[in-house]
Amino acid sequence: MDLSAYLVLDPGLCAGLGMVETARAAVAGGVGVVQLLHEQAGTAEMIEIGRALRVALEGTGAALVINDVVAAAVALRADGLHIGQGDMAVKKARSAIGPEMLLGLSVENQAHARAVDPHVVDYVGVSPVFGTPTKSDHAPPVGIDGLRRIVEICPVPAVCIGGLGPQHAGDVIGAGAAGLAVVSAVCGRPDPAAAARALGSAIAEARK
Ligand SMILES: Cc1ncc(COP(=O)(O)OP(=O)(O)O)c(N)n1
Ligand SMILES: Cc1ncsc1CCOP(=O)(O)O
Ligand SMILES: [Mg+2]
Repeated sequence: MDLSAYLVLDPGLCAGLGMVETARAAVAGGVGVVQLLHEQAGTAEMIEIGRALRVALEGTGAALVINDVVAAAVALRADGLHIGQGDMAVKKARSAIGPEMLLGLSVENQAHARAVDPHVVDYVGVSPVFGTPTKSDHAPPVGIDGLRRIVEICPVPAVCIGGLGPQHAGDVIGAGAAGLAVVSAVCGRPDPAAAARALGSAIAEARK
């Protein structure tokens, strides 16, 4: 899974174009992972939207990750499941999804990072780097220095999320992150493909 540019879909912000078309455009613009996040959807709706996303992503090489809803991730045979600290125990999630599906875990501080078991968790989402109106119940922002310290501790690759856009690529890649996860930098933008391309170019520049 290429974590460099990681799109988290938000149904509200994607209302204009829709989540599937936003994902299609973002992947055309270079996004490597699409996470389906839909707080209001039950399992059946997650599966329905997930199926449409699967079709849209087919043949692109982009990965489909399901947020929180383990039964939907299993039913879809998704590439990954992402859970947070308050969602479910990581070992329980791992036994539900089996050994192949990738498991992402949100980490919000150094203690969370220290507790990551690399035999169970494949990547972490350091959350949030900056405050963001996109997620109302987020933990205190860790900032770039906090991100650096968390990345140093984490035994698995770290993407980071929260208030991020192309303008932050230099700082977060410099802090050791494997990639940037974004919602509003792509969702709801007039041209999500161009927004994704701008993110990818900034990441490539940051890695030079
Ligand atoms: C890549 C990535 N990182 C962090 C999160 C946040 O997950 P969580 O803390 O469980 O909050 P919800 O997104 O489920 O509301 C994420 N979704 N993706
Ligand atoms: C899902 C999520 N988890 C932590 S912050 C966040 C939202 C990030 O949204 P944005 O990229 O618009 O700041
Ligand atoms: Mg969650």
